[in-house]
Amino acid sequence: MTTEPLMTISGVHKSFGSTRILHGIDLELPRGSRTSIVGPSGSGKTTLLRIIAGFAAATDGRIVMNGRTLVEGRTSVPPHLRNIGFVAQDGALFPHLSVGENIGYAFDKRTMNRSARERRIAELLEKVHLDPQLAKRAPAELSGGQQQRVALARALSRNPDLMLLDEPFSALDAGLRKDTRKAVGDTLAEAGITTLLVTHDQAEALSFSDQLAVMRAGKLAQVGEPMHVYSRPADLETARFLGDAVILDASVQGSLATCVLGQIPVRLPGRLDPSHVVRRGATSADSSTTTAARVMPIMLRPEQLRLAEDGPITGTVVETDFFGAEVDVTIRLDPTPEYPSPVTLKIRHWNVQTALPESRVRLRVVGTAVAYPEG
Ligand SMILES: Nc1ncnc2c1ncn2[C@@H]1O[C@H](COP(=O)(O)OP(=O)(O)OP(=O)(O)O)[C@@H](O)[C@H]1O
Repeated sequence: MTTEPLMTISGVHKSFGSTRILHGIDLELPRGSRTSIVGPSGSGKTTLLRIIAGFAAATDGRIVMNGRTLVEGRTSVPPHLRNIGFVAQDGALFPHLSVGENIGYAFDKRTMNRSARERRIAELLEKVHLDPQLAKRAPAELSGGQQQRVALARALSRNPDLMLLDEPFSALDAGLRKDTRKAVGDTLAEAGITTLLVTHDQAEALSFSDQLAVMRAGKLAQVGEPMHVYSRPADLETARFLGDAVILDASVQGSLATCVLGQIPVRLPGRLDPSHVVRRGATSADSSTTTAARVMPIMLRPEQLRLAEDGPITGTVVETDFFGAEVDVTIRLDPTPEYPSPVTLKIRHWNVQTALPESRVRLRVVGTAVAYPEG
């Protein structure tokens, strides 16, 4: 594996009329990696994917794949000459063709005879973990998850350098969605194909990828390893978007925050550049946070607050929200002389019995918080 990325996207802008939709997107797709772009509806994810595929033109910017320039300003290589696969939200199979005909749609009949085509279709069906017998069926005779795998097999039939997935699991119900996502991810990993997934589902993005890009209002708010972006979001909006966040005001001096939960080690947010985030390390507190004490928000994930019999923080359970394996527990902290105003926060626990409403509980903080000097 070379260190040269498969694709480099630099300064991509897109406007529709006078409305600017993408504002200078920079992103590298490492060879063989899986990247997810996650962001709220309307943030510009699909627009970027369509520009990469060649279905839409950029207003400005550059996209290079394998050393070849695909987009340079408004000039672009047509989609069929890019060697990029695309799986859409609904699979977009041709309803009047059989599964096999869908998969073999792009085969060159001059160079592949019928039996070679049938062999290749069977091979592709096996690759996406489907029974080759399904080749004769009509798409409508398959489940939604099976149809998405056929769409993937069709996209794989051209041996693409890059696979684009545009919310391909969003029409599936929860269980099928998870299984299909895993099957698709495994297939692409086995084939070693660089993949870019667009989704508005945070959990899906975190679990699918090894590089996560958070898009907001046409800009990338942060790019990095999913675990880093989740635990060290670049700003409070990204923190809230990626999952539940406990945000408290704290007095921060150096790498220590003092707040209603006591003293907690803190570090600075991750930045846009992923290599920078990784190099900074997960544990070291940043001496640059501040030397004089300053009040600023700090962020913890709910799972960093644990019920513990000998925990130093005391409170009363106000509400529990049961989700099966997990329970969200809302706790009102006991006022102290330093923090006389009532503070209520939500933690995540696994045992509903030990956190019934009105129970007295003790808490402890695990790990490091992120401090936001800019607020
Ligand atoms: N052809 C078009 N003409 C004008 N505006 C468009 C066009 N296509 C998209 N837009 C606008 O661009 C913005 C970004 O749309 P886009 O589909 O890229 O967002 P998204 O993040 O993929 O959203 P979703 O998750 O809902 O699919 C939206 O405000 C949309 O209305």
